[in-house]
Amino acid sequence: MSEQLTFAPSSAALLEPYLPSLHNGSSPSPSRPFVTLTFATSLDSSLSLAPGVRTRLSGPDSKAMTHYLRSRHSAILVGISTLLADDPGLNCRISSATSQPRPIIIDPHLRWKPSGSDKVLQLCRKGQGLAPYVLTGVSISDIPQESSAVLYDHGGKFIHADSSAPGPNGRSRFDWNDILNALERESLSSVMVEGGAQIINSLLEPKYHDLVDSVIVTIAPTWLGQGGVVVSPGRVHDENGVPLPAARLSNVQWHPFGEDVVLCGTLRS
Ligand SMILES: NC(=O)C1=CN([C@@H]2O[C@H](COP(=O)(O)OP(=O)(O)OC[C@H]3O[C@@H](n4cnc5c(N)ncnc54)[C@H](OP(=O)(O)O)[C@@H]3O)[C@@H](O)[C@H]2O)C=CC1
Ligand SMILES: Nc1nc(O)c(N)c(N[C@@H]2O[C@H](COP(=O)(O)O)[C@@H](O)[C@H]2O)n1
Repeated sequence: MSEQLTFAPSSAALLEPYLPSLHNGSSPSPSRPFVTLTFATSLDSSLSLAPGVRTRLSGPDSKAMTHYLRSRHSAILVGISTLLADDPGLNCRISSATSQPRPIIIDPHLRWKPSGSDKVLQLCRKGQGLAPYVLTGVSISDIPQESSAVLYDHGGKFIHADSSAPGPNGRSRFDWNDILNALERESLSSVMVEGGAQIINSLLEPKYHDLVDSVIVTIAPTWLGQGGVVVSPGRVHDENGVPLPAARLSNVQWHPFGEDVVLCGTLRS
């Protein structure tokens, strides 16, 4: 029996100011999707105990909240390391949900070899979720035929995007404008960016703040300890080299959900 979650309308109402409109689902800018940055963190800013270790942070109430968010966005985006580490479902398990988000996998160097045993594809076959769209820097003609076939048979696909922006460790990256343009071309009007840390840290670079429409973070009352996968965007300096805060939220609200607290805010002033 698959998991069935419920989320009270009174709780949903608390989140409404931070969500894409129920009527048109779009962002304040008609040319790109509405972007919600959302993740669960420990008190020491960790998403997981270590790279590759799936770690439960959300309690039952905030987990239901996250699934409600999944019901309110057309797409859910994760980095390739999250997909490989967690084998996530990336579907919405609210019993009354009428739609499922499209999983978007950021895989610039094509590290994923889709297989029918991947959870996201199993759920798709059961009619409980959608197959992923994989954004890659690899040319479509260079993608192994078996990979394309598995994804395509489930209703997913690979999408090529330019990945020449410089990233850490000499690995090339996508520019977030290009990611959002690719989603817009697929008629995806809203996206929740779930993680992991590299994805979030890159989206929190100051040049992308205007692309983020809302931030909804679950904070769990636990310290995971050193060695965790940490959300901490790159250092920002003023013109004299003095360090500045990297980012700060406005329009902040805090809502308790069980033992967790959910922080809502906006990055734009
Ligand atoms: N608590 C929570 O809410 C969540 C927890 N997690 C946890 O996070 C961990 C994974 O996080 P992390 O290791 O940081 O990995 P990510 O999931 O962020 O994936 C990192 C990889 O994604 C690609 N990537 C990231 N940013 C970009 C970009 N801007 N452009 C192009 N490619 C990009 C790179 O691939 P390449 O190296 O191939 O270039 C990079 O190595 C897991 O343990 C997972 O459980 C994940 C999501 C939510
Ligand atoms: N909101 C939230 N709370 C946690 O405690 C988490 N570990 C995560 N992780 C994210 O959710 C994905 C798992 O999704 P499924 O339950 O398998 O559908 C995982 O890959 C992370 O993106 N999120």
